[in-house]
Amino acid sequence: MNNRIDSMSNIENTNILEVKDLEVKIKLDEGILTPVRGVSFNIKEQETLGLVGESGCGKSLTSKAILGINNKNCIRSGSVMFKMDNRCINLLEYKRKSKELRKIRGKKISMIFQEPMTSFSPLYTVGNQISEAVRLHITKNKKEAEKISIKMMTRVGIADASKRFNQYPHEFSGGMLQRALIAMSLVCNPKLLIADEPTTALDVTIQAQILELMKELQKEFKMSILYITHDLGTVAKMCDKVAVMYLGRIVEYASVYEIFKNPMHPYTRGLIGSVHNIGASKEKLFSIEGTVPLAMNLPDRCSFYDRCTSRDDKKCLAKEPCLTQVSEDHYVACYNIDNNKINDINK
Ligand SMILES: Nc1ncnc2c1ncn2[C@@H]1O[C@H](COP(=O)(O)OP(=O)(O)OP(=O)(O)O)[C@@H](O)[C@H]1O
Repeated sequence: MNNRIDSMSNIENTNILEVKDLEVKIKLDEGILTPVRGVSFNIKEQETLGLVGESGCGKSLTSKAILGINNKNCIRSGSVMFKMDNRCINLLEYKRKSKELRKIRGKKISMIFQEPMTSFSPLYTVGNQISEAVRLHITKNKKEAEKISIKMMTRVGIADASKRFNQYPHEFSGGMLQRALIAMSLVCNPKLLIADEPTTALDVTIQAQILELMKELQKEFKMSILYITHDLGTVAKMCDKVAVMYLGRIVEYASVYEIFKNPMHPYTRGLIGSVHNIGASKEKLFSIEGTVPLAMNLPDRCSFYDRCTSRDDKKCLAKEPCLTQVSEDHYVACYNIDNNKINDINK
């Protein structure tokens, strides 16, 4: 059986992406690192899912694994079902450099990275790099590709786009270059945009404008977004659902409303606390003690144990908790969630 192309029945009707048990292993001289350990989530059409967590918890490797753009030493397993053209394919079944994946990248699924300066080559004009995607996926005609690119550059708010088309990346400001990067990602009208910390390198006012622009374009192009960030503040603005990631696993998964109203995992509560408490305490800013450990030779116990303020030695040291459903759209991987809180939600 060809398990690359499956019938639509393998993916829920409104989902555009279904990631199941995604694992990424990296062979190092010291041993095998498993920075992504059985991640599962779905994204519906036109929905935005936020993938949130501190630096090093595996967000970028998860998104790169979806598109097959990890380093060569990363071994991926699990499944990534993507719906396109009335069929459903498992992206993990294709080789990284396969013709099929190249057709999907940039055309059906696009990605924006946090640092626009490293996404553009300094050697070519910005316009040349935007229209390259058009020439690859839409038309071979250079003039027509230029016209489509300039239209998109204008749409993302780049004034005097025909002139800007012939300029080099160093002639753009950070915010303008991020707009150009958005133009490059959306010029082929993808169905899914993976935005990895798209505004981290920008100052706060420009950040707000770029996020607003992404939301407008999402509506216009009827696109879904996987929004990767460590910043819960922007999640509230951008996302419909949130998956909180810790040490390569999703520890809480819920609607954005639920995450902020009823955060259940101590890690999620810590992340929210570190946003909400800014300015509230006169003594010191709230932070979660410690850092994300390395995902190598992990003992079978709760991976958040060492940093958790509500740990229970008997339960938490025995086994790593699974993601468990606590209400219709809320899943948590923790033994110590407050049962009263669950009853409240389920009422
Ligand atoms: N090619 C690699 N070789 C070795 N370790 C790697 C490699 N790529 C990532 N890692 C490690 O895997 C872990 C997860 O990395 P990843 O980049 O996915 O984290 P992240 O959550 O996206 O963090 P950030 O927000 O800082 O990008 C980190 O500990 C990182 O150092």
